[in-house]
Amino acid sequence: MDPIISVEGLIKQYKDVIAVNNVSFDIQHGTCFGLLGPNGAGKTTTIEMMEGLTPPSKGQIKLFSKTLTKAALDQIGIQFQQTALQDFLTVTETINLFASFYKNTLATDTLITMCDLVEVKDRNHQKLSGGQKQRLLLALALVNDPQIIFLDEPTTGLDPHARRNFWDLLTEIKNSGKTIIITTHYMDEAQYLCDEIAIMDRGEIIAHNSPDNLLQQHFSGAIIRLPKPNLEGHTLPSGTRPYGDGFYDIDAINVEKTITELLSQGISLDGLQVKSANLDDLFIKLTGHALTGPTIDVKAGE
Ligand SMILES: Nc1ncnc2c1ncn2[C@@H]1O[C@H](COP(=O)(O)OP(=O)(O)OP(=O)(O)O)[C@@H](O)[C@H]1O
Repeated sequence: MDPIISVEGLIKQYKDVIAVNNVSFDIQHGTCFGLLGPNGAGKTTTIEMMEGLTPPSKGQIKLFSKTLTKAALDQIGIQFQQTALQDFLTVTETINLFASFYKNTLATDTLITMCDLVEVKDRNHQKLSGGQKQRLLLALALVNDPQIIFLDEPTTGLDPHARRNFWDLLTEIKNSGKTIIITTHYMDEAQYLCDEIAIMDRGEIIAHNSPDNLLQQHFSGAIIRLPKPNLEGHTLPSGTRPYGDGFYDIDAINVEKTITELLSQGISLDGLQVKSANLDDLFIKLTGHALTGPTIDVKAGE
């Protein structure tokens, strides 16, 4: 089957900033595709081009195997963060208002049930919690029963419980056959939701695959994390990189052997942690800097 979205050689240049630099990928029907990366990586610009909101400087985007047409764009739903909602309307009235803009729509009751808004359906939308507001914005994105849904950092600012609920909701929506494109800073979110991810940094895609495949490609075995002072004055084992300001991570194919080697060099194991790699670790390994926070140096031996 042809991909539902195909992006090739996409470039977006603002005056002196190349926001997106030669990005290409395909997205398959019924999958969740994640664009990940730190602030300014180019995620929003990339999805705004796919949504037809920002024209590319170069490159090609195909939805349903066709270049962006009005008919194709009618089949997408966008969850806007800053949607200006009409004051004093209830949740139900807000959905009805949005539905009036489209010819083909899902029933308001269906959307309310689907997005877990039954308890607040008669509440003024300005009185919703953060999680409820996100679910309303998702319902609005689903109003025209789109095949493709775009979400730009939908869980930023939500508490862990609300984030988890939102993930479950997105999983149900994906299982109903829709294709989801999501941008996020949160690697755990991507790992939970996405079938495929593209990690962006400084406008470029630096890795693209399923989360599991990416982890298998870049890590074999476990990570041993030690406080930095433990390694001061010692030659750093190969496969060592800083983790934040206070730790070193060592890739260990064989944990027992690596620990024996550390001990034989007189390195203290106080505060040692052994963990399996996640996408945060992958991002640091690929870029040398954390997803958020200050840049850190990855060169071992310095
Ligand atoms: N309209 C614009 N004019 C000039 N530069 C822009 C414009 N929009 C985005 N940029 C720049 O393009 C780069 C990518 O921005 P973009 O918003 O796509 O990143 P992002 O990965 O979505 O970041 P965030 O997670 O903070 O939303 C940044 O350097 C940004 O300042």
